[in-house]
Amino acid sequence: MDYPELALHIAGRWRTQTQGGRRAVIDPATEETIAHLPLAGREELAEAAEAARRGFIQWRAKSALERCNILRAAAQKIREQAKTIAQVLTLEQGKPLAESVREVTLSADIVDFQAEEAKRLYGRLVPPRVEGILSQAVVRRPVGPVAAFTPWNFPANLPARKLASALAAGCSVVIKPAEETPGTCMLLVRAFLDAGVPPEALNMVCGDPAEVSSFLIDHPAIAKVSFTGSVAVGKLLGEQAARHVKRFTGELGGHAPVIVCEDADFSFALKSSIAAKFRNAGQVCASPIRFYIPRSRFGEWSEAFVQAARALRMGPGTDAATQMGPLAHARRIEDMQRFVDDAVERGAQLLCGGQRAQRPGYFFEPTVIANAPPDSRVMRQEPFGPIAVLQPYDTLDEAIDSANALPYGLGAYAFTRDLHTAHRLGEALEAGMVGINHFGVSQPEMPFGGWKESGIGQEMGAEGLLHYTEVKTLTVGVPA
Ligand SMILES: NC(=O)c1ccc[n+]([C@@H]2O[C@H](COP(=O)([O-])OP(=O)(O)OC[C@H]3O[C@@H](n4cnc5c(N)ncnc54)[C@H](O)[C@@H]3O)[C@@H](O)[C@H]2O)c1
Ligand SMILES: O=S(=O)(O)c1ccc(CO)cc1
Repeated sequence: MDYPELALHIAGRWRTQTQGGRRAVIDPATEETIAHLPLAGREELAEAAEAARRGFIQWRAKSALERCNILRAAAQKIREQAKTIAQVLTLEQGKPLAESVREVTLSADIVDFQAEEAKRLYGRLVPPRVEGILSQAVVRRPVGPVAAFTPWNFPANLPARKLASALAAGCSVVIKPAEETPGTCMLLVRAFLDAGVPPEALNMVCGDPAEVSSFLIDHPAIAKVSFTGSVAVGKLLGEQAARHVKRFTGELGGHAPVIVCEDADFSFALKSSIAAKFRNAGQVCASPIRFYIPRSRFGEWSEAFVQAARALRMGPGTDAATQMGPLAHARRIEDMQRFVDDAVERGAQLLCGGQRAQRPGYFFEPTVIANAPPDSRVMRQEPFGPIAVLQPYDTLDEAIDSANALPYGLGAYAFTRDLHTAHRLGEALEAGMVGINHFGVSQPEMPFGGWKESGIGQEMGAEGLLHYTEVKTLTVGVPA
């Protein structure tokens, strides 16, 4: 499989030679270097931000229909190249190739949806309260150049969410993908540019994440910051944006509970749970983490869950038989081990896995922990990896309280066959996305965002576009 020569897109030019040096991009399935990524220096970051200022003026001047047509052409290009882009994604990130192909085609769908929404960015006319007013309108206008920061777990989907909404609204962008997975984003950026987005309106930079984000957020050309990543970093970037009163969207971490009710179809719930838990090796912000199981059926559930976890085929994403790939980088392995050791030291039972796999690559065994005390790290922080925690409960009220106990609220799930219980849980679970009897809460047409510390704002759906706009009250009086 081929991996492309990496370049940054700054002020209308692709650049392979940059002032910030370069870093290796590693295949997480083999630990081998597959490419070198040029890194931007401060002057190049300034060039990108200034270009975004000029690009914004050109791009916002286009009609909504023109923007829609260009973005739909970009979506088509992404779809046509889906296999190639997916291969790059799997090489740099590790997930199974079939998952990468799905991610890339879904990214094209996200771009299509936001492109169409550009034509529906309606305002409204409000009857004036005084005489002599011809029109009193509420309209939405693009917020301005956006600095967008995306992580490595969905190298196509997450840049697509930000690029699609920002560009559809008429904003220009400087995007910084994760340095671990820059190739996929580079191919997406190329598709947008080839489709007709003005070259200065779309910039891609990489570098030291903290230095790049700090520089861009402080730069006067940047009007809005959009970040996906950890709660801790989200708080830092949000604070920095707030100091300039710049707009901020944060898609941060979660710690999703799953309540399996006494009346649930256990075999369906279990099969869906295993697929959702270990997809992308658990590196999904809305991934299920805490499974609350009725005490009377805890043994049965634990046994079947462990059996299914042990049966998962781990391997490189390029192998068609692989069900779970490696973690994205070496630090994740160390972090998984800390989560497991801490839980066991505090009295939890390790039912399976719990260690790095004995093979090259950043593989960590599918891990199941039971009865983790509430103060264990795995019950308080997002493991962001292939670790499931099984907890017994006695009453549904108790399960709901436990599910809502953390300061996060991204995804939450439940399984029941009773319609009343489904509605009750749908209301009671405190999360931006609640899935009853299914885990598919991330869809191009639906808003995706967190409650509590899990984030601020939403991406995708009609709401996604609105976060890239400002509201203007526009009153036109009768000329004197
Ligand atoms: N919400 C998500 O989709 C998501 C994705 C990836 C990681 N994470 C969270 O991050 C945690 C750790 O991941 P990691 O080991 O890669 O750690 P990390 O904090 O170094 O990196 C996480 C992501 O944030 C970016 N980042 C880090 N510091 C930044 C800064 N100051 N400015 C801009 N971007 C910055 C990184 O480039 C990376 O893409 C995970 O446990 C998980 O909770 C969340
Ligand atoms: O693959 S998706 O289900 O659409 C998905 C879910 C969550 C995230 C954010 O981590 C990205 C994509």
